Amino acid sequence: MCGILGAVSRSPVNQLLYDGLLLLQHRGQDAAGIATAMGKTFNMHKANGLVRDVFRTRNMRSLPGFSGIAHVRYPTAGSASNSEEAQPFYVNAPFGIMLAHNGNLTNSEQLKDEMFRRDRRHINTESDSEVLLNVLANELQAAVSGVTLDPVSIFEAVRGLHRRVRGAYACVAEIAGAGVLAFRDPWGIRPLCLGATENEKGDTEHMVASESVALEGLGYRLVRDVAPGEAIFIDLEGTLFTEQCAESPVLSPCVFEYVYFARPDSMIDGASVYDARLRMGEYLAESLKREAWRGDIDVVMPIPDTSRPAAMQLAMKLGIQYREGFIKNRYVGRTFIMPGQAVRKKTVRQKLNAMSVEFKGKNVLLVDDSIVRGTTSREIVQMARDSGANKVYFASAAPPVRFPNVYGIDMPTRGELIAHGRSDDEIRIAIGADALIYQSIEDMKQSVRDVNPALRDFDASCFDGRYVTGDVTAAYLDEIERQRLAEPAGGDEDTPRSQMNLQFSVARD
Ligand SMILES: O=P(O)(O)OC[C@H]1O[C@H](OP(=O)(O)OP(=O)(O)O)[C@H](O)[C@@H]1O
Ligand SMILES: NC(=O)CC[C@H](N)C(=O)O
Ligand SMILES: [Mg+2]
Repeated sequence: MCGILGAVSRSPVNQLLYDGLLLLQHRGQDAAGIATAMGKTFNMHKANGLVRDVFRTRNMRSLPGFSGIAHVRYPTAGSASNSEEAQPFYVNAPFGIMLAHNGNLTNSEQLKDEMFRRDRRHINTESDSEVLLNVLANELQAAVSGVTLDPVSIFEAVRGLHRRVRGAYACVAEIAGAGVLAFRDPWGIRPLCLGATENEKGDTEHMVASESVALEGLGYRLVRDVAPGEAIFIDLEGTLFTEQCAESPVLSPCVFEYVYFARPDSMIDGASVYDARLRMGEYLAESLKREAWRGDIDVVMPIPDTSRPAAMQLAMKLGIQYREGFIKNRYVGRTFIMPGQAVRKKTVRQKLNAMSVEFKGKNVLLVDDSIVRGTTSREIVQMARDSGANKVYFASAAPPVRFPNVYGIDMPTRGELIAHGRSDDEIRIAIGADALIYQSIEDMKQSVRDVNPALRDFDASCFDGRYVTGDVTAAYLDEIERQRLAEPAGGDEDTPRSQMNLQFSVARD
């Protein structure tokens, strides 16, 4: 997942965007970038690393301007170590455009090929986001006559982009001399919301962000979510233009945002993430009541951080004590989104420490929001045993992750998913627990629907194998897998993130 921001203001936006990125850091820890526009001049600074490490005072000084976009990266295409793939991306024609993207394209290789053969455009990295920017540039070139840009032509370009691009994309772009454009794919897979605030003169200023937590933290109010397929354009005067640019948009937000990715204090598509997690805990408690071993549980414990609301509510519903047995080192980032399995495994133990006093002789129910590769659960169950637990039970607030995600989450090949090809009991054995319970797919979806009944459908592909964009075939998934396995031995330690982006070689005739 990545985090994106875009703003047009009457005052410099560099600090605003920096502060916003800090609020979105949980969405990407590998690279960060800010681009601003001063008149027709673009300024940009991007590099690998956490936001606080990427930007020094001198970098901030080099980012003057009253409008801009920003990005934190968690790669799904290309590699985490390639700083050339940090975002925003820039293209100089037409007009000059910079773009930041959250999501993952499922037809980027085909588009890349088209870019070369049809549009004579060069793509210099393995990033699908660079491809996306070039499609936008191409469509803008076709939509505009003359040298004056207007919202009508910009929206026409987004319409053209929707026709060509497949997959998940929530984007912000700055067009030189024009303003900030934001758009969301026709399924609204990745989140994007609009905020507003009043400046000292009483004028309204707008900002778009991946999550409402960034808007609120910056003193903006959440106006609404960007609709699937919709484009929003804020010109340099601050005027807001909006238009539906997709032919038949269907809101199907990624359910994994509610399970794990988003901050609990965000609202996504009208549903509070925190409330959805509480509901997940409640539904899980209902299922647990049917298990014979439920009566043996002495304490319920969350695996910090994300599972806390679900674990708390589950304990409350069961009438069992809730205790914090694992303490999280607040200076270690999220492990799931770190590149490389060895570093993820090592980090679990550096990040979480078990307090023996809470475990000695007790039957503990450990609750996590999800089990993906099983890196966390394997380590944690062992740590609970090492700390003297009698029985170690495990509950997952999400169903088993059995299918790859191709829409912006690095869940690449089926073989890496602990639930793939295993029954629940085989998973239990693999993580070393005495019992294991999973949320059902329907209860997970219903948890979010309870919070916003208007949400009918979701992208839940990693749980149910149904890919809403309709273009993800078994052959596509096989090819991803084949490429992942073909990567150099031990490559996982670096950053083999090409799996989401089929790397068919482009024949240059
Ligand atoms: O089965 P796995 O592959 O280990 O992935 C699942 C785990 O990864 C995440 O935690 P993470 O440490 O990333 O973040 P958190 O502190 O927000 O819970 C998630 O909350 C699970 O604990
Ligand atoms: N997680 C994401 O949103 C990734 C964005 C883009 N596909 C990249 O790899 O950089
Ligand atoms: Mg976790």
